Formats: sequence, structure tokens, C-alpha cells
Amino acid sequence: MYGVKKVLGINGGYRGFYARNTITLTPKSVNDIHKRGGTVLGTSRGGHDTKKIVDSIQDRGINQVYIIGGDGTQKGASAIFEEVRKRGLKVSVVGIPKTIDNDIPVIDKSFGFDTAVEEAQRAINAAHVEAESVENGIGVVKLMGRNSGFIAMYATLASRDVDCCLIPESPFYLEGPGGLYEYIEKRLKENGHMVIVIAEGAGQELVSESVQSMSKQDASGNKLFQDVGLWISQKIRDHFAAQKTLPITLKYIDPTYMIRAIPSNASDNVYCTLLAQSAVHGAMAGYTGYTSGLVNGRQTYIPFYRITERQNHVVITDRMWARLLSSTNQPSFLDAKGDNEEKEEEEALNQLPDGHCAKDTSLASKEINSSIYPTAC
Ligand SMILES: Nc1ncnc2c1ncn2[C@@H]1O[C@H](COP(=O)(O)OP(=O)(O)O)[C@@H](O)[C@H]1O
Ligand SMILES: O=P(O)(O)OC[C@H]1O[C@](O)(COP(=O)(O)O)[C@@H](O)[C@@H]1O
Repeated sequence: MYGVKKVLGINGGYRGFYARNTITLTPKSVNDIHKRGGTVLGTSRGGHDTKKIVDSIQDRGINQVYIIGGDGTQKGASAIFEEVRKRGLKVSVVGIPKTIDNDIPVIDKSFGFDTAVEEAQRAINAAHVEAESVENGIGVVKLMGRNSGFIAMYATLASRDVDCCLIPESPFYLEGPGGLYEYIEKRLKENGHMVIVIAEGAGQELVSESVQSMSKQDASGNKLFQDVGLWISQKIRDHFAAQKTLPITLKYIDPTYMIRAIPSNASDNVYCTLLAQSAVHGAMAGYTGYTSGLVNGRQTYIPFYRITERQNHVVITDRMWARLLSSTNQPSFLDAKGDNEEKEEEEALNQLPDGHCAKDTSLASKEINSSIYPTAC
């Protein structure tokens, strides 16, 4: 359509710009890649050296860069865009949002999310079958979602076999009235079995309290979490073993990379095509510094700074979480948290010197500038 003669693929993520050879991509070589999982280009964490990357873009005579990945990747793309701008290069830098976690803000969803939710159904279904097959059976499924619980929330809503969904955005507690143990007991007495879905980033503060926490990070600087699935399974087993009144059988399923590694489903394939075509049309029209994405069902170009300023999280006061609560009937875990917060607030107030108010009532207004940048040409 645009008469492009050469398309290069960068191998192995950002460090591939300066540490590896490129591969030539042709319509023939990419024809079938949507039928495979993973990435034909390879991926990596860390290794983002902005200056070296832009040197490599300059040396190779690249004039359009399309960068595919999650929120970290979009931050990296934004840094490249700034450096390109600083050097006054005629290069478009465009982001394409791919992450199963769906933690990129502004857009309706990221590419890969739908597929992950669909595959998660298989794990939930297995947990349900196992739990249903024994007396007082509990199936626990851990799903990916480092800081955002979208996969767990949507997989729960889609399945309708889940009795409790735990996500990073909604703190929970185990003991006492309104706690998880009480709910499990009630659910088992009512129904004879139950399924719990837990996102990998949920309850990390509880895990750190009981397991010695090492604050390790991956090469990209993302915090590495303790295995909350194993932890909660053991806690539930220990609790009911100590109680002796309700003998349970718990099966733990962790599909880990299976929900990320499978080929994308039909809806993600169509979405990816739209994202890619839209990304190219934008760059060919002379724009740069944007992420291509669906917003309210429309293809848009979103300036990098709107994408990188925050992460997308499940809002637990929103309707979607309310729908989930009404589907699972789980406790909201808000009561004890509310009590604690009130107590903390009261304590903070008591510690303030006379005449000082603990609550900051000022409202920050933010200028919303939705412009994207024309390429330096
Ligand atoms: N703030 C940042 N500035 C520049 N590069 C970043 C930044 N955050 C992450 N990156 C780079 O983006 C790449 C992917 O980030 P990562 O967090 O691992 O995955 P994801 O894109 O799925 O969030 C890594 O190479 C990482 O070094
Ligand atoms: O072990 P790895 O490769 O670092 O991946 C694990 C992480 O990847 C994620 O699934 C996100 O994956 P993507 O952003 O690549 O889709 C996180 O939820 C998870 O913590």
C-alpha cells in the first residue's frame, strides 16, 4: 500500500537493537505467525539503553520504529521517542500495546488479554471438576496479573464457577468475621465445594508478613513476588486441619505460562490486525510518539505520556467489580479494612499538632492535552 521495500525485525527486545543482528521480515515470513504462541522476534527484560538504541536506529537508517509490549515497553518507547526528538531525527516511534495483564491505561484492552482470559477458563474448569468430585473440595487457581487483577476478574466473570476472586486491588484478610476462612466454611456448608481464583499479585502484604520476604526484582525492575497461590493453599489447609471440624480436600492449579504462551484467539487476532494497520497509517501520515489503541471501540493514537503516567488497575468501586461480587457472593473484605483505615486516620489526627487538618482537601486539576506529535520533518 505504501510501497515499503524493507522491514527489519529486532531480535530479543530492546537490547536486540545494539546487541544482535536484525532479521528481514517479509509478507511470506510473517504470514503464519498469528497461529503460533510467543514471539518470533524473541523478548527480554531489562537491557534498555536509550542512547545505544537511538544510535542503532540512526546507524541502520531506520525511519519508523514499531514497539510491541506492555507498560514497561511503552515507557521504553517513550524514552526512545524523547531521544529521537532531542536529536532532531526524522523517525516515527510508535507503540503497540501487548500484555496479557491489561495494565496499560486509557485503552479498552491490550492485545493478548482476551486470549489469556479464555485459556484461564480451562484451569478454572479443572479446579471446579476436582473440587466437585470430593467432599468439601476446594479448588484454588492462581492466574497471572502482577499489579492488576483483570485476568482473574474477567476469568471469574466468564466462568461463573468461581466462589471467590482475590486481586491485588482488593486487600483481603483470612481470620475473623468477614474474613476468607469464615466465607470458605459457609460456602462449603452450603454447597459442598468451592473454587477460589487468586491473581499472582494479590495479598502480597499478607505473604510477606508470614514468609520471610526478599525484595528481589527482575531485570526490568519489576518486583518479584512470593507464590501467593502456594501460600494461600497451605494457609487454608492448616486452618481447617487445626479446626478439625471440617475436613477439606484442596487442589491447587497454577497454569502459569500456559495462559500467555498459547496462540492468540480469533478476537485477539482481529484486534492485533487493527492495531497494526492503525499504527502504520499514523506513522505514514507523519505522526510519532503515540501508542495505537482502541478507546471506546474506536482506533485512536494516544500520546505516550498518557500511556506512561499510570498503570491500569481494577477499580473496586466500579460496576465491574460490583458485578463480580454479585456473581461470586464473596465478602467485599471492606469492613475490616474500613475499620482499620478509620483507626489509622484517627491515630494520625491525634498525632497532629493543634490547628492542623489531617485531610488534604485541595483538588489537583490536571491539564489534559490529547495532542500527538508530528514527526520532526
Ligand atoms: N521506565 C522505563 N524506561 C525505559 N525502559 C523501560 C522502562 N520500564 C521498562 N523498560 C524496558 O521495557 C522492557 C519491557 O519491560 P517489562 O516491565 O519487562 O515488560 P512489559 O513491557 O510487559 O511491562 C524492558 O526491556 C525494560 O528494560
Ligand atoms: O516470568 P516472566 O517471563 O518474567 O513473566 C511473568 C510475568 O509476565 C506477566 O504475565 C505479564 O506478561 P506480559 O506483559 O508479557 O503479557 C506478569 O503477570 C507476570 O508476572
